[in-house]
Amino acid sequence: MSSPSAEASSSSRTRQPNRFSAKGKNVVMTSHGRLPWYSPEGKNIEAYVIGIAGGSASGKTSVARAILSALNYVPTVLILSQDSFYRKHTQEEIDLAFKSDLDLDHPDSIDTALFAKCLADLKQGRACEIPVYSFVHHQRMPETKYLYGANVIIVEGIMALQSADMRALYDLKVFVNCDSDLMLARRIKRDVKERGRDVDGILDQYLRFVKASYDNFVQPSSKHADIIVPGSSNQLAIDLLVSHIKDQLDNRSLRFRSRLGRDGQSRPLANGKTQVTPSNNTTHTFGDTDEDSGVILLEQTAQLQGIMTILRDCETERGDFIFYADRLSTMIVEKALSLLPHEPHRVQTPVGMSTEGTISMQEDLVGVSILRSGGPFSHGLRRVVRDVPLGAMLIQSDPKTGEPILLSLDLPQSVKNGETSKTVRALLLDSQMGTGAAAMMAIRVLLDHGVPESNIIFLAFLISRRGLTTIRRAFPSVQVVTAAIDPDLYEMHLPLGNAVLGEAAGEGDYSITVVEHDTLGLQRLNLKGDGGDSGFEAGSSLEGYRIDNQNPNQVIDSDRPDSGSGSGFGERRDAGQETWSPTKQQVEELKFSRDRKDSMKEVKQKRAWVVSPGMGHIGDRYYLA
Ligand SMILES: Nc1ncnc2c1ncn2[C@@H]1O[C@H](COP(=O)(O)OP(=O)(O)O)[C@@H](O)[C@H]1O
Ligand SMILES: O=c1ccn([C@@H]2O[C@H](COP(=O)(O)O)[C@@H](O)[C@H]2O)c(=O)[nH]1
Repeated sequence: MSSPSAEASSSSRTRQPNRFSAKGKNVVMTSHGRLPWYSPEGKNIEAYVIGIAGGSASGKTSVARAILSALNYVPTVLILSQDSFYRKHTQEEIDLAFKSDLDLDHPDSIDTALFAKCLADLKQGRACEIPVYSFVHHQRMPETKYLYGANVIIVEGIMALQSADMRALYDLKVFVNCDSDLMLARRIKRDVKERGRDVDGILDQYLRFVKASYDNFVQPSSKHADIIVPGSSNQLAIDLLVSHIKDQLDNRSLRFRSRLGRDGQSRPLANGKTQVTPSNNTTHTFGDTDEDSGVILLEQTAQLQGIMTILRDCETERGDFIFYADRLSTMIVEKALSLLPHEPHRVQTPVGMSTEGTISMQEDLVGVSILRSGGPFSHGLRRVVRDVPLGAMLIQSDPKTGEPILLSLDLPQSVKNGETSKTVRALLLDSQMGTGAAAMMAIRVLLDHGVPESNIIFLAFLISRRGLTTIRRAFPSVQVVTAAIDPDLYEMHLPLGNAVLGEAAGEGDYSITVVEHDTLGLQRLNLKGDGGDSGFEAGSSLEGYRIDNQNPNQVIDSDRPDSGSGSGFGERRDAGQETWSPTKQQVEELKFSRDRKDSMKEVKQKRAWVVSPGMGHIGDRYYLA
């Protein structure tokens, strides 16, 4: 163990840059978005919780931050400090604290009940508002801090192992054991620098309260620890701790979008895609099963069918697509609003007559779009309910695994607030539901914030039968309003992004031939070299893929047996018919693709689930020219 003086001189010589803010001890580290934190049945899987106790300045926060850094591959790791849970003090207590006369080291100085409740909420995946405490003012501040979405929670504090209620919530209990002189020396330095204290006050407080508390409460709580970590020269101990935590987390990892998609019958298609349909699906009509009971399918009028035909048609121009998508979203929103409670309302008409009508209860209504596809819906919603608070969730698929990832969250204030969320009625907006994985994630987020399941209405232009089954099983009280239920779902491996993939040629003359148009407007290209000094010989060829910018949502599957004209897949095109000389930009893209070939080896394709007959990628068709 290093002596205080050795540590003091070494720390002043080699000051390490701190990755995390010194202000406030509650640190949230997020990276890479958040993978599902619940089972395929939609039930939350608990966060992994580590409790770290030890004397004041023993190094608890430093150990917690070292673990947090080492877990940088985990989406959200949170350090929850006991400091936030000091009780609210009266003015008299604050005056005593400034005279170092208030005992802030007794277990009763902590609001353990609130601490345990917040931790239990976060562990269960629920959002939580925690208090903010100021060491400079010795007081709880008026503001609170919103926390949500931790996969790993590290709790640290002198009393972290003291209460049985808290201990019951830990998966791993750690005690940081440090020499008392070293702790005192560190505390003096830290409290002068960071907590606005003077040395006399620090020593008075230490001799009156801190030392006694350590001997009577803190040190004895070490008997509950699973692991004792030294308070200095502890890198090896931290490494062992981290490796243990990583093993525990690996055992909990989830992979389930593929399971959602594959639950039904699947059959490989000639073109390498996989068709998935639920086992009971082939002759299914709406209303056949219990799962349809919570689903409101818009009345299939000729007018609606006309709109759907235009939207499904891959030849529809973007301007028309936007117009009819906006129209459809308005119709679906109107239908959803009819599900809200209404109450009688008497009015005077301009001709002086009194008449009885109804008024829709919309005060607690919010709209939350699942981006990007849910974006078009917000126009429809705003048109019908002008001032409705809107939020958004960005949920994308992991290109390698196809798993949904929550990338960002912007919820209306009434949802974030645990008090008001209980009465919120939420319209969850997405243009289509495929496997149901993104819908499930979005519903889970609302439930985690306290919105009742029966107050959630999911709105979509179309949903797949498979997705509907998934959502109805997981969340039977969520209502679904849609214009169509499509029978099929395909798993596809699509080239990633806009860049052309495949090994590209060097400089020189060559032409590109479209070999195949694929769903979502992808083209399989064949490059033919015309010779010259490029080294790309005449007659040699290579293949790649790119998005057809002229027609980004061409929905054509030439390998599909029933994909002729009128099949809902659009017109069949013969392969190899289009040939053109590439533009300068296309040549650059190809070169870029070649240069990145090595780095793209691992993630060349993304997995995607495509609803059929569907409308293609509705977000792309709406937003991209
Ligand atoms: N292993 C260590 N080696 C050197 N200094 C340390 C070590 N751990 C903590 N310290 C220093 O001791 C002081 C108190 O550490 P901190 O982690 O804030 O303690 P606690 O959270 O237990 O009160 C800080 O200034 C920190 O830089
Ligand atoms: O207003 C306050 C509240 C607490 N303290 C002291 O803080 C330590 C615990 O924090 P560590 O970060 O674990 O050191 C405790 O010993 C209290 O005496 C304070 O000085 N003022």
